[in-house]
Amino acid sequence: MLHVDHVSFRYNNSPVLEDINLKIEKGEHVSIIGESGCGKSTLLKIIYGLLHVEVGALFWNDTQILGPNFNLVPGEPYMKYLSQDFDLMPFITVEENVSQFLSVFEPEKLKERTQELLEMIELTDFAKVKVKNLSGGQQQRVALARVLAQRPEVLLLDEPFSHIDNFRKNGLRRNLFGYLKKKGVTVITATHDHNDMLPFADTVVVLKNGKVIAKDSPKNLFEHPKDLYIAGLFGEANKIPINIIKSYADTQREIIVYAHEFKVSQKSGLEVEVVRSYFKGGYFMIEGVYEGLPIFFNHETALDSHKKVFLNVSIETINQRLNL
Ligand SMILES: Nc1ncnc2c1ncn2[C@@H]1O[C@H](COP(=O)(O)OP(=O)(O)OP(=O)(O)O)[C@@H](O)[C@H]1O
Repeated sequence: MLHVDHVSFRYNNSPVLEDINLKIEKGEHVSIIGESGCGKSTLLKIIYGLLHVEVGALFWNDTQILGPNFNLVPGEPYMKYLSQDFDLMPFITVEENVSQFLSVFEPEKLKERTQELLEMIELTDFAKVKVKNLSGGQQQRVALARVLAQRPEVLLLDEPFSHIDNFRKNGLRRNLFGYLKKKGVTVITATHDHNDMLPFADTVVVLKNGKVIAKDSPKNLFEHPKDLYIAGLFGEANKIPINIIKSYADTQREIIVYAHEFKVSQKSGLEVEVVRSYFKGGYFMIEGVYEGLPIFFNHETALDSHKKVFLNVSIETINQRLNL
């Protein structure tokens, strides 16, 4: 188990992380999610032992992770950290980069394993190409294979798909996270893309201004977002007093409603005026307004500006949000 035990951290004078306390089981896949600058990369660097921690401590099983003031070479041998800069050897080929850490005493195994990793990153056709001649996204895929070749017990991934186009991203996510689960690798991924996390993570840790504000399964977090910050990590969301959606409700409480949870009716419901429609591919996101309150909802077609429509939210959704 990895234990981040009440860690606080500051660069110079500015506090970045405050009292982070996390327990991560062996083989667990944890996503650290939050807006840019909330401290995700800093937390990964601390776990890897790249930054010196003065407040709190970190442990892998019962061994303390001591950090740069105690280790000559930064980083722990059982962990690998894939940072935003890829740490590749530009003048050698893709397969040489990937196989560099494999044993040369078992040439058959080396070949097989290199092939397996190249297949996973879908770069077998580029095996003999020098890394310096690859695109940024291709280099990021090689960097992934290179850390995996080192068979880490704990893998720290900082925005692992940031340079990779959408066309490849989905397949690569499935390949990589499926592979890591099968091998029982403990994975901690920093991301702000919910697609990296919703289908794959066991646990999601939400950071805001350097503090953990939620820790839960992706499903629970999605279904019971306790504020707009958390809901906003998953998509467009609204915070709305219940009694404007259900006039009989005798509470002023506000609930989070995702844009996709509104149903449009021509007859009854919350009357909103359409401001603008945004094409989103398979649907339109409509910006509407109710007594000065902006409301975002989805609809199959664009709606004319100034048109009046009625919005409804199912009682199941309301109950789900009330039972936080
Ligand atoms: N070496 C540094 N020296 C001083 N401040 C730093 C340093 N590195 C990061 N920071 C600051 O610490 C805060 C957290 O940065 P960090 O890179 O951990 O955030 P992040 O959540 O990973 O952001 P992003 O999603 O944009 O990568 C930011 O305010 C950043 O400006």
